[in-house]
Amino acid sequence: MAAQIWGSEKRARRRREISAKIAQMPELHDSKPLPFMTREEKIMESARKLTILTEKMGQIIDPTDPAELYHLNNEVLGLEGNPMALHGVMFIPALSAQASDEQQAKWLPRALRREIIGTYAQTELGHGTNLQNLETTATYDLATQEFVLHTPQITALKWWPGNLGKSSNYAVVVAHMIIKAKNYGPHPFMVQLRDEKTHEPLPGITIGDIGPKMAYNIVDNGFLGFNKYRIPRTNLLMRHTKVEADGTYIKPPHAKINYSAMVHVRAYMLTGQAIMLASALNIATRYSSVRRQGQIDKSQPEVKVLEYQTQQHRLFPSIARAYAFQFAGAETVKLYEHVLKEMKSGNVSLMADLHALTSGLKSVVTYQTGEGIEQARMACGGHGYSMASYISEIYGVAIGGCTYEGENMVMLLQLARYLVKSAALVKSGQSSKLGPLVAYLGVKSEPTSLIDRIPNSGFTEYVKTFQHVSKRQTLKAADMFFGLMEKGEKREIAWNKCSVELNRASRLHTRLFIVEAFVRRVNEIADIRIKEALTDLLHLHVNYELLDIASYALEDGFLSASQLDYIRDQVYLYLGKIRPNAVSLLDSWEFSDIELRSVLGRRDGNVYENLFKWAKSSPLNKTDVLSSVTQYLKPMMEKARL
Ligand SMILES: CCCCC/C=C\C/C=C\C/C=C\C/C=C\CCCC(=O)SCCNC(=O)CCNC(=O)[C@H](O)C(C)(C)COP(=O)(O)OP(=O)(O)OC[C@H]1O[C@@H](n2cnc3c(N)ncnc32)[C@H](O)[C@@H]1OP(=O)(O)O
Ligand SMILES: Cc1cc2nc3c(=O)[nH]c(=O)nc-3n(C[C@H](O)[C@H](O)[C@H](O)COP(=O)(O)OP(=O)(O)OC[C@H]3O[C@@H](n4cnc5c(N)ncnc54)[C@H](O)[C@@H]3O)c2cc1C
Repeated sequence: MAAQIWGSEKRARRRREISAKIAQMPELHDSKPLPFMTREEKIMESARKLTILTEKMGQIIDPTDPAELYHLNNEVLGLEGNPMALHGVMFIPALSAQASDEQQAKWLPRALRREIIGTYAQTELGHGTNLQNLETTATYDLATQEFVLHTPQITALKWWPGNLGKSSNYAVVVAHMIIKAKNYGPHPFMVQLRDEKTHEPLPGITIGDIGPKMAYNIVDNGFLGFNKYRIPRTNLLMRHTKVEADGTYIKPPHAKINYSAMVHVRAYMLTGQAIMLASALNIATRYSSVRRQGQIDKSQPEVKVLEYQTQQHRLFPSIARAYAFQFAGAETVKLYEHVLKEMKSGNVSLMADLHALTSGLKSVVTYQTGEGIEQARMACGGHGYSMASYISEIYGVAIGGCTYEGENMVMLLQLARYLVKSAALVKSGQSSKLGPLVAYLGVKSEPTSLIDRIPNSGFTEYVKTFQHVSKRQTLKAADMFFGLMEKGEKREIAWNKCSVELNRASRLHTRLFIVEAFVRRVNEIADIRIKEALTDLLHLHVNYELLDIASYALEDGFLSASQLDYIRDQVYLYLGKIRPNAVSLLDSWEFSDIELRSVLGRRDGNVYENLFKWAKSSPLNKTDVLSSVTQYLKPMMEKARL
């Protein structure tokens, strides 16, 4: 199963080997539990481990393999981030995709050797989503052939970029490019921020940390201001766009090609989210098979809480989602790598499809991951609320994904643009022009769903039902939009008035893609035992998801009430079938105890003893009487006794 999850036998084996090596290297382990550290201590601890990794990485992993790097990162540095988180996730990808060959030769080897640390500085205090209204300017000075970076007012301060505050000495900075008083819109520039020897900010640069956040606090998200700060013309990333010495602007082959670093993260973060969901579920499911509370049959002993149907219903559909996200994520990364290769050589024809797909997936996956992690936390009862479970930290980090890399509602609306265009093709009889991901919009469906009507139809009737629902909502929302415009409403106003319905279409389309990715994967599996276990999980997935969106299928009578009862029964049937495999389905992800960082989710199940040990190690327990008591509470009580 690990081979299915991680993509191949070899990958699964490599993960095990890497975990085993790390287990033997105490210098790479947390020196004490992270929840007992202050933010400064965590940052220090992370930097300590990071420098050891830079020295020894080659002995543990193949540093050119992103999957091995990611695993090493999760085990050693953990999900709360590290001082170079954005260096690998955005700085290097931005340089790789947007710098010219000559620029890459100058900067990439230095970045890869970690001679310099970089980040991606785009978002500002006043604007994150609406890139067209960013306020930082890069004005071309023809006389010196330099760009002058400037922060005209407080809202133009860069705000949020990871590792910008304290760790990075370089950044890819996005600024509006102005040449001879003409604004060419946001463009990426390579900018040195700090002196390479002293790490002091360079003159003209104001920089710092934005303060503690809901989670992800090892990362120093930062602010940055420029006071007429000059950089050479050749620091504009010039793979696709060029500015010649005389100020001549050569435009890129696609207007949004400079957005590729964002698409990179959107594509890769899906499996990152799947890992966080599976981690939280692993903790909760292991604990649920240790925790005994109450009886189902009063004549019998107390049961493991995992025997309760409500507990299964809380956890198992999310187990199915974690697998589904992992499989959909693997497909998306493959597509991204393909499009990136094409894009580098100037073929931009698939960019729109990739943008639409990743925008939808990013939104649905992060939202459902957050939901699933929070349910996992509550499924642990009181101990879920303790940092000893570590689930609240996983939640805090994962939920950030709903916001970063494009706020979810906004990204759903980006997919909706693509769906509305596709709907227009269908309506004008040009269905043959539809891309493969939306081809179903042009296919006529049966009058009613055939779920439970055709024996042995596998998952086909489920997929058709998802397709019907998604198609109907897309066409309905598009009709509403076109209708408002026909009535004379301005395009943008009409769009806003339909945007809730449009986003519903985007979610349904994305959920269909996720179901189909799961089905595609299960169909490919040769090993009969693995196929059987995943088929059970897929049954749970299609029935649970369909029940969740049933109102869309009921409103036009595509599904009947009796079919809905069948679907509900199937959910309960498969909850029971999955119960014996539940812990194994999560243990198959092979997270080590080092990586999970959870007292509650330990592999050995020795929960109570270790919780007591953990509590005793709390800094508050170093002394029996705290100074808060001697200074305030004791005098208060004494005064009251007088
Ligand atoms: C195994 C290896 C693993 C490796 C590890 C990797 C990942 C690890 C996982 C987790 C990550 C962990 C840590 C990272 C943590 C944090 C990082 C966060 C970093 C950031 O947080 S970094 C800032 C991100 N900040 C945004 O995310 C801003 C969102 N805001 C936008 O993105 C734009 O503002 C938008 C798109 C809303 C509007 O932009 P706009 O105003 O310019 O355009 P407009 O709406 O007018 O659209 C005109 C036409 O452009 C098309 N279009 C747009 N974008 C396109 C694209 N990319 N490609 C192709 N076409 C595109 C449209 O589809 C439309 O097409 P049409 O007209 O045909 O419909
Ligand atoms: C943990 C974390 C890490 C980050 N790392 C980086 C980084 O490394 N580099 C970087 O540059 N940035 C980074 N960011 C910033 C992040 O990319 C932005 O916060 C994000 O893009 C959302 O933009 P915003 O904050 O402007 O939200 P806003 O756009 O102000 O969102 C507020 C509300 O307005 C709604 N809204 C906005 N526009 C529309 C619209 N057109 N239609 C409908 N509704 C709309 C949203 O849906 C939301 O409900 C990070 C953020 C976080 C939380």
